[in-house]
Amino acid sequence: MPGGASGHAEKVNQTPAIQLTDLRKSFGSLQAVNGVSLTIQPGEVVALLGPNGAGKSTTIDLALGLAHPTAGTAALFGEQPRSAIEAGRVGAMLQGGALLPTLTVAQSVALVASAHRHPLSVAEALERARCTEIARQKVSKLSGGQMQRARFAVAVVSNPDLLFLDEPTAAMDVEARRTFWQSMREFTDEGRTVVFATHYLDEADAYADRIVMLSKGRIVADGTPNEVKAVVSGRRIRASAEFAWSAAVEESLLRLPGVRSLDHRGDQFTIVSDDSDATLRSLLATHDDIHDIEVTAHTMDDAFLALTEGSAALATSDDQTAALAAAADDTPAPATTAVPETTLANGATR
Ligand SMILES: Nc1ncnc2c1ncn2[C@@H]1O[C@H](COP(=O)(O)OP(=O)(O)OP(=O)(O)O)[C@@H](O)[C@H]1O
Repeated sequence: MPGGASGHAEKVNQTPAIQLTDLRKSFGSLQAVNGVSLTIQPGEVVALLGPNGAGKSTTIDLALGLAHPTAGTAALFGEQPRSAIEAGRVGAMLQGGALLPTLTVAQSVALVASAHRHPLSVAEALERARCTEIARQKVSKLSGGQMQRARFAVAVVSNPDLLFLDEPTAAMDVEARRTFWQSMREFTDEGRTVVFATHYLDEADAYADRIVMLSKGRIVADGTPNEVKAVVSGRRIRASAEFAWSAAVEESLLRLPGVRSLDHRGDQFTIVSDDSDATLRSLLATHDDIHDIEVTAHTMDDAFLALTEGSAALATSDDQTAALAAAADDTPAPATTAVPETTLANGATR
């Protein structure tokens, strides 16, 4: 796959498709982007993940030259973003980007094609975005998912080498998302570079070579999907207990195989385990006074919490690399890095 681990070494001498250097953007006292440095090589497919307000859209706007950075620089293919865009090398599908409601889908695509030197044919762009059958429909009559496909057709008609997509599947149902990513994969299989912002870990996992996770305007993780997922590997076991809590009980539960952390409130307790099967077996063998047991996988919220909670430790790239490497080695995290029970109100699962 383009940009995969083996492809990476071959690409190091190329001019990066994207080079962000200590990029910062403030809105009044708010630091929306707070020192983002990122090099993306041609052919990489990169997912930008992060809770609402993490700075994903602002980072994309800065990379495209649509917003002026408070500090730092952005270059696309070694040039100012504007030059690369004018050369037709960059396409974008942004959250606020609207199409003219009175045009048909085909007319919208043709209008954008006419502004570029080496566009795809309108028919090909429509085909690539699975828009052929809605080509004659007015933009104002499109459903949310159809609108996203039309916007994708508009983004690819310039035949760009680099594509930015800001939450491209936000309004799509499951089938529309699947179709969208199929057409996307055809695009990336040709070795093009794609950066997409999403709230869906499954999309990032399935379609990205690399995940860059942002929190509060900073990069808190940067690695392959497996590396990032490994940080939040394990499962959560919730149950109710009839026994009285004591330090000795806590210690015995923490000593169960696989247990990474323990939290309890009232008679309810939660264990985060790297080996939930082994934990459960031992738990049930040693306690017959436990009921309402529930085992769940970690969610995207957990990923954010696990990665942002250790933000002091992840603040430097060396520490971050070490954290990711440790996770990839399946090294159990110390109990002090326990995933807390609080839930992020970040809409990440929407
Ligand atoms: N034009 C603006 N004026 C003031 N604040 C802004 C502006 N644009 C973004 N912000 C703020 O900057 C922060 C980062 O916003 P941004 O849209 O980049 O986050 P995001 O990660 O894309 O979030 P979401 O997932 O909700 O799209 C937020 O707190 C947002 O309210």
